[in-house]
Amino acid sequence: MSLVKKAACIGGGVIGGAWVARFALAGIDVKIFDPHPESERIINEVMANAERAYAMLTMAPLPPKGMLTFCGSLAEAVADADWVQESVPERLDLKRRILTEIDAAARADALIGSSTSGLLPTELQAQMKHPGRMFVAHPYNPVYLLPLVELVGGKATSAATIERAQRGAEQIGMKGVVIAKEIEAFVGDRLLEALWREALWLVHDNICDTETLDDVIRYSFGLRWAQMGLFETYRIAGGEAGMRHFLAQFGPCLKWPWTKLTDVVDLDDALVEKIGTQSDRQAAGRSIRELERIRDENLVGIMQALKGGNGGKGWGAGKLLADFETKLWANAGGAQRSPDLSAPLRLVNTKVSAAWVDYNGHMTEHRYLQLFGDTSDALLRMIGVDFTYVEAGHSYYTVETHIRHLGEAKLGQELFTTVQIIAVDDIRIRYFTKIHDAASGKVLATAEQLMLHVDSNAGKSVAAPAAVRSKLAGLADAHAKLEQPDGLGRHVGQKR
Ligand SMILES: NC(=O)C1=CN([C@@H]2O[C@H](COP(=O)(O)OP(=O)(O)OC[C@H]3O[C@@H](n4cnc5c(N)ncnc54)[C@H](O)[C@@H]3O)[C@@H](O)[C@H]2O)C=CC1
Ligand SMILES: C[N+](C)(C)CC(=O)CC(=O)[O-]
Repeated sequence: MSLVKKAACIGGGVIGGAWVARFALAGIDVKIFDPHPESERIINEVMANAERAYAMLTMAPLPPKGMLTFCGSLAEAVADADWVQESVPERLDLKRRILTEIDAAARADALIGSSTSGLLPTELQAQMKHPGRMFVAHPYNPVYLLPLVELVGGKATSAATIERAQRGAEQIGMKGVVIAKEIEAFVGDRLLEALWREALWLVHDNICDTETLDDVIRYSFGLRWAQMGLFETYRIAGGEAGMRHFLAQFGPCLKWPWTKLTDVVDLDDALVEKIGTQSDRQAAGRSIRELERIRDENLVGIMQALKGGNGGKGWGAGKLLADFETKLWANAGGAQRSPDLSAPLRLVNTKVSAAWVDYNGHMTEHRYLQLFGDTSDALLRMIGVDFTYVEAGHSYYTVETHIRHLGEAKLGQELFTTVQIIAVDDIRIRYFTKIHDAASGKVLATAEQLMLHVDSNAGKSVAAPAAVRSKLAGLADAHAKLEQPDGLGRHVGQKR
């Protein structure tokens, strides 16, 4: 049973808009209140970017998108919400007033989260009548892709609230990390501010410009941080002796010290202009929305790579994504309960993600195989071979594949797949899959494949159970009436 069915977002700027996308793409209806005259346009643009990113991020069946409602008042927006997320500008007086208004209008059991980057929850909840349900839910930009949310309770926040917030975060694919004690800027922004302050000094002192500084991060430790963070990275840097050796070797420089962390650079007009000019040069005319799309493509690529990490089990944010997808597949049940049998089965809809494109500027070979594999998985789920079935010790393994490439698929192109069953027996399924361009229906690639039913523990093929065979037989009988697909039985080098 889902904890959050309805959400309300108060404030729909950079962060509020992305919270809207995070909730809506997890199937949750969202009501929004933001007095900005262009709030609806801005949020719709963020939604478009988020949907584009999700289409590249996962092939798991997302739930139907939640409905967005733009409300004329805060009270209307929060009235029936299970989770209210406040994302108004970072001012204590404003946030306190808004949270007090939410407190008065929300349901008694609603969770009330604040996106504040650094204000203490105890101070934020000071004027609320029911502060036990209020907490900080500090996300990272873009909220719809970066899965971390720091959960911080104030003095009045109940333990049950934090526990429910963690469950709610999990429902929307996020990792809710509970911060043990409230402290200004929590954990992430403490670290980021330290780095930011030092970076401003380096630019101020003409040690480097903004582009050089960003290069230093993105070509080196930025890559390390995405997958292992700080402590585990430094443990490895200590060599075989690990963390203790690392501390012994690099501990003393902390006292020299190397940094200027205690001084605050004066952000006077000259420095603001200098950084602004260097940053404009770096952006090379790209708009913020363009930069957001590039950022999103890169983040998707990183998360997909991490999903394949740790020997395919997934690592860090990639493991979280894999676990979320497992739930999405499980919730989707046997997709297409009564499929249309008068045509090949339409099984997977997707878009070509940036991570799938090669140096020729089109979808690279192994992604075709991935898409054929995902289609096989969808077919198997349809005949009852789902996660529970596989965990119980049986599955189907692919033993033969013949792929033909007939057209190109470019970045962002929408695709769908269809499957025709060619022949089945107690053990085998021979089937023919096509990848189509979604706009024209044109066939871009085909695969003829053979799968065997196996006892995974014994590592050998065995007859499938009667229930699976009967579902397969129904599909095979219906598909026997269809015309044989063009290219069936072809082999490499065959004359056309
Ligand atoms: N921008 C960032 O990178 C991050 C920001 N945050 C936090 O999120 C919160 C919002 O920041 P941003 O989205 O960046 O700011 P923003 O300026 O982009 O958005 C604030 C929104 O609040 C709206 N607003 C102002 N008064 C309002 C009211 N009375 N009722 C409803 N809406 C109102 C504005 O019209 C605007 O759309 C802040 O607390 C910030 O610290 C958290 C994580 C990252
Ligand atoms: C700059 N910031 C303090 C608003 C940043 C954050 O709060 C988190 C982020 O996304 O970097």
